[in-house]
Amino acid sequence: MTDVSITGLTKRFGPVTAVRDAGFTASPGVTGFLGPNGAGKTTVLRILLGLVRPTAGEALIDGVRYADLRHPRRVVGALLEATGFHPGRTARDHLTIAARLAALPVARVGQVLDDVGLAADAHRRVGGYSLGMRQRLGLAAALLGDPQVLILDEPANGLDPAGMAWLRGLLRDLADQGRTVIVSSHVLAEVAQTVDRVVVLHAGTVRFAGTLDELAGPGTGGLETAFLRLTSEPRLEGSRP
Ligand SMILES: Nc1ncnc2c1ncn2[C@@H]1O[C@H](COP(=O)(O)OP(=O)(O)OP(=O)(O)O)[C@@H](O)[C@H]1O
Repeated sequence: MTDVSITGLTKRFGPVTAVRDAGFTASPGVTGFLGPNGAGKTTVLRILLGLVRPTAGEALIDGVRYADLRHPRRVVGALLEATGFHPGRTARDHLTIAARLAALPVARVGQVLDDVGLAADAHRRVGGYSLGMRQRLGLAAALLGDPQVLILDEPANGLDPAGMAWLRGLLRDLADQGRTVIVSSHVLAEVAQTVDRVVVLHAGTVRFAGTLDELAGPGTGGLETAFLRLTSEPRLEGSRP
């Protein structure tokens, strides 16, 4: 069982405080990571992945920082932005190179292409892929190391309705396998159908962390109402210059 724990996390970019004393824990299951544009979600996820250094606080995976994991790609898979694929390379080549670079078995490539429904298009150049297909390729790359933890920043971006339904099933399967999945999204109706737990960030501060039922279960106004209530307050003083 692999937990993600964020404690006292603060990140300042010059005069902008992107994340302010944020804390939450994500355990096996799907945790929806919600917040308005600019709330600080991507910054938290990038800190978790060792891509951004926090000003204060910690982001730990299984008790250690990403940088201190012995085999990070076997523990954590990430989808941040589905860009950066070489347009002239096929999906299979892209994943094969990624596997080699991360010292992962190349035999995983066929498996993850199947998992994300790209097997039939694996020989095509990524430059000709639609946005949804690039998202699937990004997910395939995240799954390469068969990781216990998945960090997915807006994976539903660009997916059509069938793709959204497929993603929902994939996230459920990953959770049922005991993995810890953190997924950011702005599509609340989708989130309401997919996640077990919710973290709501606003102006860099955690406004709610708990189960979906606690926030938006029967007898409440639903997820959108709760989200708007939690994120309607003005930014805290000092979060901007
Ligand atoms: N490298 C950076 N330099 C300066 N400011 C940054 C940097 N990265 C993020 N920020 C600022 O930090 C704040 C939080 O941004 P972040 O991208 O984490 O939000 P987000 O919740 O992911 O937003 P969105 O939903 O729009 O993707 C914003 O004010 C943003 O402009």
